[in-house]
Formats: sequence, C-alpha cells, structure tokens
Amino acid sequence: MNKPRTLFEKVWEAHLVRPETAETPAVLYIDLHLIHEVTSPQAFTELRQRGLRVRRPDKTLATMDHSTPTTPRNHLGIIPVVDPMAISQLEQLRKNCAEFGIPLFELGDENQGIVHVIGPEQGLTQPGMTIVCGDSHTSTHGAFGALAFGIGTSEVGHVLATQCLLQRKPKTCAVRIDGRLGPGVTAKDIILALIAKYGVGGGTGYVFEYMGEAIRALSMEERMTICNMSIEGGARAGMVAPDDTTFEYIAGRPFAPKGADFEAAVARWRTLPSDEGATFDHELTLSASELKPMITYGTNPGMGIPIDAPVPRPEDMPDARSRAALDKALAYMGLEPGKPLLGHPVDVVFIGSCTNSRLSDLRQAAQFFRGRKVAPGVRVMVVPGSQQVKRAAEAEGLDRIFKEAGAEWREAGCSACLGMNDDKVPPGKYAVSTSNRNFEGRQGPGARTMLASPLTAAAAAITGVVTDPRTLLN
Ligand SMILES: CC(C)[C@H](C(=O)O)[C@@H](O)C(=O)O
Ligand code: SF4
Repeated sequence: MNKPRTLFEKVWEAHLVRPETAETPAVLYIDLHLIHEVTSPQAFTELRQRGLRVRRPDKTLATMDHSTPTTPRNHLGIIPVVDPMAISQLEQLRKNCAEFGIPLFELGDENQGIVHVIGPEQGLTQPGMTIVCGDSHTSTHGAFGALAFGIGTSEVGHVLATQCLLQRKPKTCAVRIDGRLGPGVTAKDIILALIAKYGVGGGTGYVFEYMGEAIRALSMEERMTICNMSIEGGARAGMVAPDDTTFEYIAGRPFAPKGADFEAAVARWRTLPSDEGATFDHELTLSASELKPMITYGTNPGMGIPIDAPVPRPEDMPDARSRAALDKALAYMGLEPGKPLLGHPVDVVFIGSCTNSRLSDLRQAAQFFRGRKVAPGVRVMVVPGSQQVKRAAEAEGLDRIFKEAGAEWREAGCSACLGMNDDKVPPGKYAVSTSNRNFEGRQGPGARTMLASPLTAAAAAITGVVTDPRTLLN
C-alpha cells in the first residue's frame, strides 16, 4: 500500500522536476503562468539583458488590471488612460507580450479583467495544476484543487525563462469548516472569521486545504473568495479538493478540455482529493453554523469582529504588543474601543476586487439595491471583475439596478482595491469594501477600510451606516 497522500502532496509530487535537498530548493514545473502590468516589467528586462526567450508562451497569459482606469467607455467605446504611470506600465506590457509572443487580454478587450477572475473564467485554471503569478492573491486559483501561489518579480523572470520555479516544500494544514452558514452569512464571512480567529500569521509556512461540510456546500465562486484570502491568513496557498461542483464549473469554458479529453481529465481530477488517512502537519477549525456577518475594524484583515460586536478594547488584549497594535490601528481608523461598529457612518462603498467581483457577488449585492436608493452622501462603486462578468451582469439587468439606486457601474479592473489607479477613498473617509486588504493607505492615503461581504457592503450603501445585512433580508 502506498502512503496516503494529501491533495497538496499529490500536486507537488506530480510537478517535481528535482526534489529538494538540504542545499537546494525543489525545482517545480509550472503549468500556468499569469502575468499583469505591475510585476512583470523588470522580469522582461532581465530576459532581454540575458538574451533569453520565453520558454512556454503558450502556458503564459497576460492581462491588464491593476493600473487600468475603470471609468465608463467614451463614445468610441474606448476606455481612455490619462495617468502617465499607467500609460507607461500598460504600454510596456503590450510591447513585452508582442515581442515574446504572449497572449494578452488588454484594456478594452472583451476578455480583459482581474488576473484571478479571468483564469478560472477562461477554463485555464484546472485541478491538479501548478499556477503562479507575480501577485499574492494567486491563491484564489486553489479553489479548483490547483497549487497556486504568488511569486516575486525575479521569480516571474525564472518562470518566463524556464517554466520552472525553485521552491521549498511548505507544510500542510487542514482547515475544517463544519456546519452550514445561516441566512445573510457568506463565504467572505467564513474567511474573515477564520483570520480573526487565528490571526494574519496563523497559516505561516503552510498550504491550507479547506474541507468540511460548509466548504462542500459552496459554489466555485464562493470557494474562490475563501482561497483568495488564504494569503491574508499567512498561508502560502489555499486549496479545495475538486468535486462535481468544480467539474461542472469548468465544463465548456474556452480553454477547458473538450469531449473525450474532458472525460479523461475528470477521471484524473477525481484521483486528486486527499486520501483517507492522509495526515496534515497542522489543523485549524471553524464552525460555520455559529458565524455571523463579519466586518473589520482595524488595519489588517485579522482585525475583524461579528458585525454586532463591539470594537475590542486594548485593555482586553493578551499582551503589550497586541495592545500597542490595536491602539495604533484604532487611532488610524478613528474608532473608539468598546463601541459597536453598527450604525457607524460610511462614505464610500466598494463592491469589487478578486475577492468579490464575480457574478454571484454582484447578484447578492443587487438584491439589496433593487428598488432602493443609495443613502445620501455615500459614493458606491460597483466594479465587475472582468469584462465577461460585466456583460453577464448587464444581460440580467444588474447594471440597471445599481445605476437606478445611484451606484456607479464601472469597467473591469482592480479599481479601489488598491490605490494604484484613479479609484480611491479620500483621506479620513470610511469605506466598506469587499476587497481583501485594509492596510493603512491601501485604498488611498488616509483611507479607512472596513472589509466585509458584498451583502454587508450593499446594506451599508443603502443605509449609509454599518448595517447587519440580516436585517434587510426578505
Ligand atoms: C500589485 C501586486 C503585486 C499586489 C499583490 O501582490 O498582491 C496587489 O495585487 C495586491 O493585492 O496588493
Ligand atoms: S483586485 Fe486587489 S487583491 Fe486582487 S489582484 Fe487586484 S489589487 Fe490585488
């Protein structure tokens, strides 16, 4: 009998070109390399300097997402770029892709979008693959049972040149999420609660495998939301074993295998889930049935509370270090300890990002906007994760619901998730955001971010204050 193996171990071992030794990391073969305009320019410069080509342009795909404007198209159907920094980054990516033969979904293209939204949507992201990108939220693709993680720019260069990566083997951690979510509680609340419970360092050194009844019940889009934020819990990657939900999602997508090839792929993918009796180096647990909608009050994604809980008080913290961190976070956020966040005024609502900008997220948010108006003085940006999501949402009239309520319906991109484009939260203002990071200045200098689900964000948009979305459910 072979030793029972975890999902991670199966994918890892299947991609080993050379195992790790005490002196050298393992050499891992990479199935899919995604690139975007921010972390790729220096990698191409390096290739040019060394006279190297891209080893597998057919296993590489580029998109424009971080610095792209999301302003509506002009009368010619063009999204004009005015920021000089963005122009330069986008131009470089275009030039690099043309020179090295890499397919590119550029601004204005019908397939353009956030890198972690388009991979799955195109059927490029598949179970059992190794997937990398110069971007920390590459963990999103782990929802398909792929080993997917972010790499640095010099590693982007290595993968471009060799289609391989040097990597030390991470440890495994089972994340068991039992029970069922209650009404108004979503995948986003699972991951915010997990990180609040175990901290932003809870997963350091591990690859998470999410399992349990609550995970099995989730759609692919919900599983992506959870895997997306694995990195915010410190994990190297997050994975979910593929099942029928996974295969149904992939079937028929442009880059998915077709016909008999698809059947053969599914048969292979069915062997990936962790074997009975496989052991993990560590285990974390969470009970889905006990969860409430979550919101963050601080300046890292672990500083989260159930929406009806008071903001923690420094004197209740276990040690001096966490007291000091909380003091600093509350000073930045302008929040009082011991007071509830419920009812706190909100200036901006951002519904988007690779965490929560897919069709099901927009549908959830739309259910609160339908027949209602955005609260006076609140700016609401709804930003689909890709052009495909945008078209699908428009086909079912979601754009009209948002616009009639007084929200902005924008073009696809990272947008206000990070202050790298024109979509920013003004200094000192409060945003409820469906993105994944609430660091100081993340949404613009001085911006104050509260992370939450699309339902909680939509509830705040309608009421103008932090609101328990369960009070708005029909
Ligand atoms: C710009 C990019 C390198 C960065 C990342 O790695 O995650 C961004 O996507 C982010 O979310 O902070
Ligand atoms: S949407 Fe945000 S988190 Fe995702 S890739 Fe873009 S900047 Fe990073």
